[in-house]
Amino acid sequence: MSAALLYRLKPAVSAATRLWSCKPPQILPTSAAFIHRRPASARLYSGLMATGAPLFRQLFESESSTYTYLLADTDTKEAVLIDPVLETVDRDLKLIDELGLTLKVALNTHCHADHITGTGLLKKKVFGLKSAISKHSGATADIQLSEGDRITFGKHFLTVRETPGHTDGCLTYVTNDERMAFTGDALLIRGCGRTDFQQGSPHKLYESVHKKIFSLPGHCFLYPAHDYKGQTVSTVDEEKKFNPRLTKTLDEFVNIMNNLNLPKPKKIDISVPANLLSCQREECCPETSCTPKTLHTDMPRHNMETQRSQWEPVRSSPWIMRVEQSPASSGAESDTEGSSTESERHRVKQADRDLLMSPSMLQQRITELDQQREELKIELQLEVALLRGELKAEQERLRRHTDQLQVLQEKDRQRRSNRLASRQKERVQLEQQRLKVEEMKRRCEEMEKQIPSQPEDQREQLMLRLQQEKDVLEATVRAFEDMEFHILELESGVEDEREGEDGESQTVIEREITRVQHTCNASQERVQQLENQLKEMEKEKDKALSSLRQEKKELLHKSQRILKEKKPLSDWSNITGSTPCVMSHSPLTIHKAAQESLKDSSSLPRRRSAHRKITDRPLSAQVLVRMTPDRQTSEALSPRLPHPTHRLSNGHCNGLRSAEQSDGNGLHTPCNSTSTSRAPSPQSLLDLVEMERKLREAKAERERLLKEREERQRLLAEQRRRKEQESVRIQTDASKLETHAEERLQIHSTHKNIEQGVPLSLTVNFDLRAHVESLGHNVAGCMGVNLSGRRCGGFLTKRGGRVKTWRRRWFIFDLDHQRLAYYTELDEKKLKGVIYFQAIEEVYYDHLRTATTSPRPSLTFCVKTYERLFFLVAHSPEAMRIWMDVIVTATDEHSRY
Ligand SMILES: N[C@@H](CCC(=O)N[C@@H](CSS)C(=O)NCC(=O)O)C(=O)O
Repeated sequence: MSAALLYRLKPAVSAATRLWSCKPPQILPTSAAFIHRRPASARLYSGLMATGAPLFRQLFESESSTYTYLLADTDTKEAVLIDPVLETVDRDLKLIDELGLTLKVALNTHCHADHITGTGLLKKKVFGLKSAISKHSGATADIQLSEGDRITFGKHFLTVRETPGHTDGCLTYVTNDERMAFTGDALLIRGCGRTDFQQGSPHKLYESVHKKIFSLPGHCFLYPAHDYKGQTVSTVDEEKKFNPRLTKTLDEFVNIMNNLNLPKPKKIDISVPANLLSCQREECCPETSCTPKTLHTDMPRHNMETQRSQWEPVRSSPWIMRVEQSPASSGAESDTEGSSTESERHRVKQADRDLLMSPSMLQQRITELDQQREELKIELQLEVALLRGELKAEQERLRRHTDQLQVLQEKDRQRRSNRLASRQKERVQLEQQRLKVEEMKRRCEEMEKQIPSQPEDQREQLMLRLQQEKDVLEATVRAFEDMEFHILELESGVEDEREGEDGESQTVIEREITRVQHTCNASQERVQQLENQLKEMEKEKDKALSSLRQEKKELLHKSQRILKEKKPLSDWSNITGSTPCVMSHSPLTIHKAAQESLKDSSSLPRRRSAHRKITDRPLSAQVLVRMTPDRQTSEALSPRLPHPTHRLSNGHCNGLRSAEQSDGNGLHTPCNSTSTSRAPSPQSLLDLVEMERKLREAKAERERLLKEREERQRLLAEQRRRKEQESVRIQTDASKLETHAEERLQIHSTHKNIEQGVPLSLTVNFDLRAHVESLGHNVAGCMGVNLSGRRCGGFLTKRGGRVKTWRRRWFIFDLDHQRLAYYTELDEKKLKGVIYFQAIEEVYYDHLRTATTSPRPSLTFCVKTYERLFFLVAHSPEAMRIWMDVIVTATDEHSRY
């Protein structure tokens, strides 16, 4: 099985397969796993490969009327997303997560003019995701596509057909069975993309559609990038018959297209620049493979592997990574994540080393700086565009919440004023009732007064009437009292809990208002935060760019100085016929032989004879050697330069040995004191000492970690031994025989797996909590870390990949899904990123590298994946130790110790 295939299958592989492919990234260039070119003859095979249709979803973004398409292999779960939109990235990711898919590639049919693509944001959120777009689009992306390329997901693939016309970089993606084609804006349902901007050409479009789309089988379903009328799908046959533009002759078509008179897309001015960057490449990561990645995308694909392998040693040794890079490399210097103080310090040291470089190295470094600046600019611009997108989405959310709040408040106001009106009406009625009662009382009193003065025969009748009046009065008084009590009740608020006319209680509305108000406040805060971040980002962008500009300026200056300084040297050597031995103070630097520098520096004055003379001489004379206390270190520091002793043969300088003898402190002394051209500056010597001290510290730290690991290993072995003893004891108990046989099997399989080098996390019966407890952690006593047999959850503060802000995230280490995922909140609704176990290489304490930026330097640790470094901060020392021991179970390395 080829390495490429293995890597592609990784997410679904069994433990055994994983054994074969435990270091896939070292084998494969990033894009090669998903795309390969094929000869035209290979077409014959398409259609035969697929068994069963891929999973397919059509998703819609209503603001720009854009369709996003999700395709996946139902077996391997590998997925691709076509034309994602910035605003709907979270929706798409939620669906992908719900369907248990692994998003591999985000494709664009072209550089859109009406909306910002979601590719950039997706790449930030989905670890390892690759972006792809046409190589003719002018946009940056991990994969630059052209005619005939294939994007593979599981057993399916999409074939690329170039369909220019709407833009130069328009692509149509066709499924391997030619049952579906994703036409982008080349062909819309009963229409087509406009041709009046972005290199649009009606002639090209007409040809593209007729040759590349109408040549597909008639039943082939066509899925466009937009529809403005609610249509979702068409077929080749339908469009051939009914497309009002493309059924016409070429001339008629051109005429139609040139007279569409459509208004410009509203967002064209921000979308196009953002999209030219948004499919951008991998995140830069200084400690891993920033430079190779950058090279990958810029170089022909067949070169990728060679370039990467050149960098492998650098990646495998985190302790010496920063000093190990040769001055000419751009790894550490391109650190967009490192703290500014750190990079500043580094820059100064770098500048010192630059002083000792040859002009050609300086030139190379300057070119690299230019490249870095360009890349950084693109990255930062993208970051700004993404932040703007996020800000806009948040502002939109805030607007919606504010509207909702206003509606609720209006409703509340209405309800209150209705209530007030009805209270007043009731009060008036009560007053009327009161007057009525008083009037009735008065009447009764008058009657009572009249009765004694009435004749005997009428008195009886009057008394009867009086009694009747009194009865009515009594009833009226009762009604009045009831009414009065009811009003008092209403006024004291007892009624509030009762249902209102529209079925909603006042308290419910008030609660709702409070809730929405709360959401509004949170949204407002977030908007404020984003605005600040945006400002900071802009500042950071200017700072980073100006720092690179400054570095370049300094280098240019130094390069001129060096050229000037080298001139007298070469002149001198021409006169004496020998080159002087010059003292160097850098452990990293071995000066190039004189003829090399002459060759490199075209500006140096040279005489024909002088040049010949120098090349006749042995190479050793100008070699500068500075012995470090540890020779191995010295070698490690300058791995790509030839060893100095190879050059030491000239009589002027008696080689390494004599140099060592001549200077007890390890510095080479000049062979001829009069020929010393440059003495080490005290600052550089201090830097050197500092560098050596750091190396020693790093070594000691490594020793300590190894010991710690051994100790852990010992505890683990002890635990295992105890388990075995226990299982033997239990064996004797016949009633529990079955259970324990199973347990033994489990222990056995764990041992077997460990022996075979399978990461612990892959063993089926692995109990994460038991394992962590066996390492001596008090899991129950560690607040904020929720550890079970298969999962570990808790808040960690994570440093952003490009924007170096530290954010609290909810992390889930999940054995069943074989991934470390992080979310905005513990409700696990908003997935922010995923690190698959197979990508994790190492977990280690940060050793205060982020001391100046981390919110808690002493609680900061690193998770190193093959592509980048994640800096994480725990809330307590115990939590940090637990998290490190949890995550390390996902590494291959863990199984070996
Ligand atoms: N009103 C929309 C833009 C509408 C538009 O121009 N659509 C483009 C595709 S997106 S660049 C198009 O080609 N339309 C062809 C047609 O016939 O409608 C906005 O403001 O975003």
